[in-house]
Amino acid sequence: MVLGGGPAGENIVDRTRAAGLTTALVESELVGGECSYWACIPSKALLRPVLARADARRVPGLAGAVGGALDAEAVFAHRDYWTGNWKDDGQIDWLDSIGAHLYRGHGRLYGTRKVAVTSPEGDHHVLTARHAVVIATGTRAVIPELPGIAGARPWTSREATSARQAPERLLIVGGSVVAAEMATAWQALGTRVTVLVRGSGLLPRMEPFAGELVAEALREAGAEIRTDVAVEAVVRDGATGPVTVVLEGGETVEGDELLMATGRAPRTDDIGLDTVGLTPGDWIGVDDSCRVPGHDWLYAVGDVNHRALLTHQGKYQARIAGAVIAARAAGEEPADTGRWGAHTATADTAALPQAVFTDPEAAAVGLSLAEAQKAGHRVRAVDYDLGKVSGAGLYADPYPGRARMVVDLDREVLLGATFVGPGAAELLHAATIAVAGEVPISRLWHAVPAFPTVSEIWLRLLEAYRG
Ligand SMILES: Cc1cc2nc3c(=O)[nH]c(=O)nc-3n(C[C@H](O)[C@H](O)[C@H](O)COP(=O)(O)OP(=O)(O)OC[C@H]3O[C@@H](n4cnc5c(N)ncnc54)[C@H](O)[C@@H]3O)c2cc1C
Ligand SMILES: NC(=O)c1ccc[n+]([C@@H]2O[C@H](COP(=O)([O-])OP(=O)(O)OC[C@H]3O[C@@H](n4cnc5c(N)ncnc54)[C@H](O)[C@@H]3O)[C@@H](O)[C@H]2O)c1
Repeated sequence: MVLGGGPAGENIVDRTRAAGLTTALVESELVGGECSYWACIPSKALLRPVLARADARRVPGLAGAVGGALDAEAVFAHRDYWTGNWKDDGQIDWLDSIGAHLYRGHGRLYGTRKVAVTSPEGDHHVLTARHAVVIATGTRAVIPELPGIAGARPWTSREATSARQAPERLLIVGGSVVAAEMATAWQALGTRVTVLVRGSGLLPRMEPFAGELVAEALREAGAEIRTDVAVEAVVRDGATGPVTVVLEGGETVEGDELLMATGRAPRTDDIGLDTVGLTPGDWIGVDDSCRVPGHDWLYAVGDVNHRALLTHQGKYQARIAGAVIAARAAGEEPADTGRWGAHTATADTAALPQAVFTDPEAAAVGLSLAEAQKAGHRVRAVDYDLGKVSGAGLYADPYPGRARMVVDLDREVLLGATFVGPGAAELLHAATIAVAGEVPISRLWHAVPAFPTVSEIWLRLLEAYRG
């Protein structure tokens, strides 16, 4: 039994069906989850034309042809297409094709191996799993409790990815990934964006140069990025009037819409956690096989376990947990539980990749320099100006970018790598393979990047390391 049909839930269904188990999915909204309708997919559909135009504007001979405004209607139509117009027919066809059962409705645990489903019509079923129940209910946006916030009707990521009109002025509170990506999208779609960051810069979980380069580009595009500011209250003027944010110290900033990009909370407050001795509203702690300690039949995958709030990582966890459930259902104890074993989600902590679709793109895997030092590794960071690589200069002129690799000096393998630059997201997987494969620097030396590609950054980083 799988509770929640986002990317993590869907992949558990897929893996357990492939192993020959009977699988049922309970979904209260749309099969495909937050990612398909209000997160990854619509945001990237909005951003693709933005980034393609920004890249083209950096190509001599082409720049003049793409100087105009984006066709916002066409961009929204492209986004609507990619969300299936917020219908999940395609996903339902897929569930049918693999013989999985779908229960539409709100699911709650109801004691050991039991799930109660309340259908939209109010019918109530209790289903009992033979082998396992997997919770994959994801997260919702957190809106801080500020004076006036409810009356201000702020946008969350849902409105920011599904809006059909560009507001004249958009205030964004937060400085992390949602804030940076949505500032990039809406500023390019014609909105005047102001980002209010309580920290010292954008993208705080990445190497500092990532946020610096993205902030610089956003400012060049006309957005205002204000750092080290604290929001104290919010006021909306009537039903449709402008919204005013009051900052610490009394200064006010006005906009037409307000996006609170202030993080996520687990959707666990009403899923019956109390019936199995867990606390409603908490993230669900799991071991490296994604099983909930103390409950041999209960698993949690995806955002809800708080290991890594990314679609690809939830899907990876589902593949691992699916293999574990299949092994146990076959009467075997999952044996491959060592580091990088088939029953252990090692990459969550050792090789976690993320691509941020800002202009320039920012992509990182593994540990940043600060994280590696904090973890006690003896490391050296090697930096290189990506714009100095021939392939990058040919790709865009100027090419705003920078790369860093973090080398473990004791084992001479990569612990992490970061690339910032146009198209940099596509540089990431080579680094992910190097980090997950623990490929020695001496062997990377023989992985020759083709000339003249942006990937020659690898050669420059290795040459800089070897001196
Ligand atoms: C704006 C934005 C952009 C993002 N972009 C990216 C990106 O580019 N790349 C990336 O890797 N990640 C991205 N993320 C993160 C990504 O969306 C999440 O990591 C991913 O959606 C998590 O998948 P999940 O299956 O765990 O949960 P979700 O996608 O949240 O799905 C959970 C599902 O469970 C259902 N559900 C919840 N409670 C119940 C219940 N009681 N009964 C039945 N069903 C229930 C929900 O309706 C939902 O369908 C983005 C996030 C945001 C907010
Ligand atoms: N391309 C991608 O991979 C992608 C894109 C978007 C989101 N995501 C994922 O989705 C998750 C959610 O992203 P997010 O950016 O919403 O959350 P986040 O948790 O990454 O960041 C929230 C930010 O809001 C700030 N904040 C919190 N309360 C605040 C307040 N009261 N005032 C001012 N600032 C406040 C925090 O300091 C933090 O920097 C993340 O894990 C992210 O990695 C991934």
